[in-house]
Amino acid sequence: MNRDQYVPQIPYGTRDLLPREAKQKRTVENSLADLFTKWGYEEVITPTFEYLQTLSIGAGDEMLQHVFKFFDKNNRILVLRPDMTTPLARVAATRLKETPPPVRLFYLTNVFRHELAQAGRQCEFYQAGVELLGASDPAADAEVVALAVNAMLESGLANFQISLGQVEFINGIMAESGLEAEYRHKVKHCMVTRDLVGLGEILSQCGLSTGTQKLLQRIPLLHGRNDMLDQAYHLVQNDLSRQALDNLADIRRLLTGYGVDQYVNFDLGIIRDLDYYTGMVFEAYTPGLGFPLCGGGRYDKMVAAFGIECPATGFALGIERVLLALERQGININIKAKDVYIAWKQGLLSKAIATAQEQRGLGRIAELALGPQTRDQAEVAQRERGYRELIYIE
Ligand SMILES: N[C@@H](Cc1c[nH]c[nH+]1)C(=O)O
Repeated sequence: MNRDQYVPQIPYGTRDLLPREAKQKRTVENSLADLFTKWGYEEVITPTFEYLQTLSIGAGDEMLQHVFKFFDKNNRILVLRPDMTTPLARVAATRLKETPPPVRLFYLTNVFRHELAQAGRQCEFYQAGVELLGASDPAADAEVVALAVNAMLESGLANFQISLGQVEFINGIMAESGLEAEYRHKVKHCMVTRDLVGLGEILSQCGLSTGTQKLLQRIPLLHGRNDMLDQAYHLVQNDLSRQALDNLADIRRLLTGYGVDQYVNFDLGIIRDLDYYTGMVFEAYTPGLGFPLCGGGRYDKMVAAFGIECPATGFALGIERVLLALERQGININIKAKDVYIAWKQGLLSKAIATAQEQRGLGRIAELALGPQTRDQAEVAQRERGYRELIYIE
């Protein structure tokens, strides 16, 4: 191909982050890393790709349908990590298995899922998240939800809600009704996609009693505050669903102590699109964005699949989604301003270098001109390059 005609492209679902965006991303990430550290979480870094065989142990089928696969030299299948929960479950069950629980880990990294790309949702995207491993108490879930609220606030967002659900609520109803696995999967899929029409159609095909059909159709509408939990309690008789509601009430009580009550409500239709969850699940929403900014929940079986019993809970926040929400809501985050442009008259470069180093030593952002400039040229350059101040060495 003629080189002049070739327009270089980047792969579907990827993006270049230019300086302004990269700076915003770094600012949000730095503040989240500080926050997670303050709560006693420690950063871990794992390989960008894993063996498909390893990942399949922890990740469910749903996740595996979206992974990017390739081969190593020995023809073993590799996958780009689709999230960090599965790699961290592997780490917890192997290299950290002697560490006394609970283990608190955090990460800030890119993950990869083959999806329909749109604003705030690319195939390569960035997550900041935590995993709290080795604790099954509601206190662990409450900590993770409270930390998610604090992470949203720390990112600069104020107008958001966290919706708490519990996957065992619907599991209890489906088990009691004797619904076949194939239909359970379809029902859950409709709930995840909030496809109420599809849900009605499936329920009418699977031979359930009218009462159970109506109950399952009501689940996506069961959202609200404490009184909704009471209402739901009276809709079900089975133990699993009732324990799920008790568990949510316990978590809610503990959240009051964190002072984050106003950001949290219940939504029993939240079951998340990943199949490893076993208990409490949650998602954070903000007006004007049709997808969650952050999500997570309890996954008590994943680490066990890697070899050791270890209940766990956690969440991940989508960095690009948060940046998009900030932009749409007109919220400016505090990005470090460019402080000073240092220009110099012919022959004075050494003095200018010393000045630049001095300024940087004071913690200021200082850019040094590479060639001599007149004062007029320096003023133009200062403005064009976005510096608040000019030091002209003459
Ligand atoms: N890995 C999940 C979030 C999560 C972290 N821990 C539990 N859930 C996701 O990518 O959405």
